[in-house]
Amino acid sequence: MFEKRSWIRLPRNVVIGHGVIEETGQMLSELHLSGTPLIVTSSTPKVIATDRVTEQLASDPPVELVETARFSSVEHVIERAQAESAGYLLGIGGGTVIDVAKMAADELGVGFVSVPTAASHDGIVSGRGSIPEGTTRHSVAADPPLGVIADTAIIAEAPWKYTTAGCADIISNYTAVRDWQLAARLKNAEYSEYAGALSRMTAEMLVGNADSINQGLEDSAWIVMKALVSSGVAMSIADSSRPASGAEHLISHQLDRIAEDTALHGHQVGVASITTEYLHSGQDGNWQNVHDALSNIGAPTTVAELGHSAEDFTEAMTTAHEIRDRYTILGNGVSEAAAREAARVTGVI
Ligand SMILES: NC(=O)C1=CN([C@@H]2O[C@H](COP(=O)(O)OP(=O)(O)OC[C@H]3O[C@@H](n4cnc5c(N)ncnc54)[C@H](OP(=O)(O)O)[C@@H]3O)[C@@H](O)[C@H]2O)C=CC1
Ligand SMILES: O=C(CO)COP(=O)(O)O
Ligand SMILES: [Zn+2]
Repeated sequence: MFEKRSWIRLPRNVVIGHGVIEETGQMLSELHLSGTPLIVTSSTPKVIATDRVTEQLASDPPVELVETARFSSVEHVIERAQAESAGYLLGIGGGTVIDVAKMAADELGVGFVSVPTAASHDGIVSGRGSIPEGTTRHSVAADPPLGVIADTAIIAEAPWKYTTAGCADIISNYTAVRDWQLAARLKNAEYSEYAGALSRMTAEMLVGNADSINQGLEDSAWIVMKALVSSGVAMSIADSSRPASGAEHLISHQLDRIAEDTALHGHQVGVASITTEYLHSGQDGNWQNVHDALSNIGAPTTVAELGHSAEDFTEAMTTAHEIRDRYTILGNGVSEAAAREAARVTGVI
């Protein structure tokens, strides 16, 4: 009997461009979202973006401020949405706000629209939510946003570090796909040629456009947002974060456990991918290309730039294989000496 099946969940409308926040009302009606939304946001996006959205709505919606990516925040949003009889949720802000709103909407079974105000990683458009629980840091499946409104004028004004973090998250797709292919070969993991090729092509296009990614240029926000959407689609096709998350993400998740809130997600996965590329291809392999791609767009390439210690990075590398059932180049664990050597040769420590 033929047993293959695939169920691809994607956003229905994705609007990217200068001033598109003014088209939020139109998108909401095209999505047939009814009732009053609950707006989920944080301090800065509330000032720069929220009023511009509420002005387009028939009634003044309630606003819930989120500070941390915690299940308690998700619970507060759920309670507030129930108390206000919200018809759907609008998340306006960075990755934390969007994750919390996405997870709450998923739990409530209502629609969710993502209005990212910073292009910091591909979770802002994907069907994945990432809230730390116990020792778990990686993302889990959640309903993707029905719509995404990414105003490049707003995103271009966000601190530059968020844009370089978004670029680094995309550059890490190279090693993520390599890990996925390795797992397919060694462990018979299910591999999608379409998702793998799309993820890799997304990284290639971003790196190919690196000369146009510069602070102060709205074109940078455009290029990065397109890449984040494309990476999100790759994850939707795979129904997994596999196309965009390999050993470099495992190492980053461990760093978040060891020394929380030290560096941005995208910056951590970028630095870690230099070392995992070295593990894949050796001293004369492609790690220098990964390093140069990060360096060209101004993302960190060393542990010191991240604010982590060499010891913490080594510990993350040697323990990362334990945190998830996802086979990567880390195999059943790399030794401390091997981890140090990989980080030393590549100049990461
Ligand atoms: N779902 C997924 O697949 C993934 C989820 N994640 C998760 O995402 C979270 C990190 O998200 P990230 O976006 O990096 O950071 P955060 O959302 O934690 O922080 C973003 C910060 O940027 C500020 N900000 C947002 N937009 C603007 C703007 N336009 N101008 C000025 N400041 C702005 C916010 O300010 P203020 O606080 O003042 O409002 C906030 O402090 C983590 O919890 C991580 O685990 C990471 C990767 C993938
Ligand atoms: O960050 C992600 C993809 O870029 C999601 O990956 P995880 O599933 O490892 O959290
Ligand atoms: Zn990521």
